[in-house]
Amino acid sequence: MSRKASDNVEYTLRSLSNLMGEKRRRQADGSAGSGAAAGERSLIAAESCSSLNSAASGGELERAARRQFQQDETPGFVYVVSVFSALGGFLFGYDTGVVSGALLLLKRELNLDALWQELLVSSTVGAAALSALAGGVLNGLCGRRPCILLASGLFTAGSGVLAAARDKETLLAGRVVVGLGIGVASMTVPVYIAEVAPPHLRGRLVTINSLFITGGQFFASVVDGIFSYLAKDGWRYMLGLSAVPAVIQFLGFLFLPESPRWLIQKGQTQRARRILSQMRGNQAIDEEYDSIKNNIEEEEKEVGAAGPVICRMLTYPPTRRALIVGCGLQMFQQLSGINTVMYYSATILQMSGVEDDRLAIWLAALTAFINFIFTLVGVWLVERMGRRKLTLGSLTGTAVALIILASGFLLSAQVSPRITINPPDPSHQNSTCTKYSYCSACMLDPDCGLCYKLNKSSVVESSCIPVDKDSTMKAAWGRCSNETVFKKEDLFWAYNFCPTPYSWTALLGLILYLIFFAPGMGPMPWTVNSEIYPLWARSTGNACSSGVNWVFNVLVSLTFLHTAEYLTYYGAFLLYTGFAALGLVFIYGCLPETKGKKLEEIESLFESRLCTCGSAGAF
Ligand SMILES: O[C@H]1[C@H](O)[C@@H](O)[C@H](O)[C@@H](O)[C@H]1O
Repeated sequence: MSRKASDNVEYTLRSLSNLMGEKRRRQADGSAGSGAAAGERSLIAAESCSSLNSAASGGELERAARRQFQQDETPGFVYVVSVFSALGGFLFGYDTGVVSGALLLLKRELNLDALWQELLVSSTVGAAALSALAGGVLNGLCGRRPCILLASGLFTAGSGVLAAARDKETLLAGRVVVGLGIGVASMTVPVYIAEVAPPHLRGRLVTINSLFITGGQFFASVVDGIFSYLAKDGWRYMLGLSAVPAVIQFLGFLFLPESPRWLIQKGQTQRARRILSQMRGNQAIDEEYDSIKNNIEEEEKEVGAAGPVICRMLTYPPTRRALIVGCGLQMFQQLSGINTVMYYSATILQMSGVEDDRLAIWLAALTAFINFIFTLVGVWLVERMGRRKLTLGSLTGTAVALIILASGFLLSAQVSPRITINPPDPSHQNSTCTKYSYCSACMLDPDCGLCYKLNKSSVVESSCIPVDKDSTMKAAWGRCSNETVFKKEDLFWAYNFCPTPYSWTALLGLILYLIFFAPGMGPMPWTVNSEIYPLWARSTGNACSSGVNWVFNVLVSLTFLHTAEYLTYYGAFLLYTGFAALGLVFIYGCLPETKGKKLEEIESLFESRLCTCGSAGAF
């Protein structure tokens, strides 16, 4: 067939499909008794006579047309909308990632003690947990678009306050405002993208949000590296820069539409239809529109509309099961220790022999880059492998990597250098540091570091000394207290790591961990949560599961040092391995495959007893 002829056929099919869709829509609106029913009916009649009466096999043709255009390219608009919303993910990643570098400078400039440093980090995560939970109500009442606008407004305001802050109290206020933005964005953006995406691309588009999260973390680590050279006010740039994407997102969303599914639920059907058709370009939207509408009506009949949504979710078995799966995934994501691994990547790198602090910052940026690139692999894999296989494969690899990481720490602890010199404390403060006999014990105390010499590759003349309060790169007193002097004398200072020949095992574990975690366990909890709840429960379900993510994020990061103190480093990583193994059992048993399904079809996956997916033989 010539190109022109095939274009003609395509054009005819297209017009026919659109016309049929238009006709059905008008009939539906007419039968629902809409205002201009009479006028519309005559219009339908005229259309039917002139164009469709002759098409005896109209149904066939319509199906053919639909098949044809199902293959059509997805309109660029869906991508634009997804990328603008995913800026929320970028800000989430940036603002959680940037603080570690900013703190290095801040603690010197504003004289922050450990409590204030802790407050500036965890206030954001705590605020995110609260606002993610509150975001559910806001999403349900006001819609997705106002929530995204609110989040970008909060990001902008928060970064402005942070960049201009003159004291630590203002910094704390700014970090809380940013945290409120992160929480709202983290629960709204995946839901919004899932609701506007066509089913065959939903997984990929929602996973782009996770790609933006890790992209934000990577960008933050580069910004930290660059501005770490600017000792005065460098932190203002680090913390203030996020205003740029926030303003872009705010302006973009002034022109971008509300989720059509939310609009249909609120009865704004004409607007919903217009937006849906804009999102689907040249494709017929009637089937999708009808299925969303019917589904909402059925849901209302089945579940009723009385009482708080969370109570209805808990008493209706399919949503209760979906909530357990969603929250469980988010919990196991955090219990696998991702943020500890990211946060301690600089330490792990130092253990492997990188001694310079600044080099460690740049190498930590490399770690963030691996996390980012392998999330991209996830974007590519999600529609090929499906959510279930990807998550199971990812968590299995993560568990193996955790074992290697733990072995690295174990081997290092076993050959931990002996401490040979115990100098008296000149400040007479009776520090605990000088009492340790092995480097491994000295390193588990956050107040101490090791001062030593090297004879070939063995550690000699080592002492455990309190670390300087202003810089972890030198000791508070003694041989290693003056950086320029001790380096000239061939002395070395180790904080947080023991120099051993096995440290590379931990580095290998770290890299493998990120390679396996990033494509699956990183993004899938967010992706799966955006699709497993029916519309009436979607905001609340995502609010709860995001809240669980943030709460476990705080718990794991805050308890790491204490866990390491009681269980040692390798014990802590073995504990995460145990959690990952439990997560594997949970996911194998309970996570159904949602790939390619319409959001409206997914509810039926939770109709049978929980945790029967594994027994159904669906790997
Ligand atoms: O999915 C993200 C991602 O994996 C990030 O790297 C991590 O910091 C977040 O806690 C997680 O929710």
